[in-house]
Amino acid sequence: MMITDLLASGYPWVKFLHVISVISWMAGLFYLPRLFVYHVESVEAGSKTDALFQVMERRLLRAIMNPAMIASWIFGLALVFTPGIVDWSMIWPWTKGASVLGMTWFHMWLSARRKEFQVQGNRLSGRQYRIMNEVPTILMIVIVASVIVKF
Ligand code: HEM
Repeated sequence: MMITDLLASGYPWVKFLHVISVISWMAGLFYLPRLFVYHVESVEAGSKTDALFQVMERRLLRAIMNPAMIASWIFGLALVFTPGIVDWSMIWPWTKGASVLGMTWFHMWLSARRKEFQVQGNRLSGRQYRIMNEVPTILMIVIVASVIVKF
């Protein structure tokens, strides 16, 4: 049996696992910048609450977001290699691909900001985190339009 036959027969279940993974990933991508806003605007550096926020931010990344991102990529790439699913002559695989790279960059950016809080202290304002909070929203709109409308 060819790997492509295996991917074709598993297609609905792989897509099911892909959607579960992306929902979990997106939950963190929306919530972590919100946590940073509260952390910057309402928490005194070095306080007990500061320590609590750092724990919440680290666990959200390590326990939810990193595994969910890896699972989204694995199941998403499995869908890419499933015969007959992606037609590269269309526009949607490119808009989806670019947005998914953007989402991955945003994840890395958040991860670097979390380390900053822990190591040298935060540099950004609440307003800057609020603005960055729009990035995953815009990318999500492009991704869902791409996979559902398939222009
Ligand atoms: C991490 C890298 C990703 C890759 C390589 C990838 C790739 C794919 C592919 C090839 C499909 C199959 C389309 C089809 O069956 O017609 C798909 C489906 C889907 N993807 Fe992704 N994806 C990724 C991330 C994401 C993200 C971040 C989201 C959400 C914001 C997302 C949402 C969806 C949804 C909702 C579907 C199901 C569409 C349907 O019902 O046909 N994906 N993905």
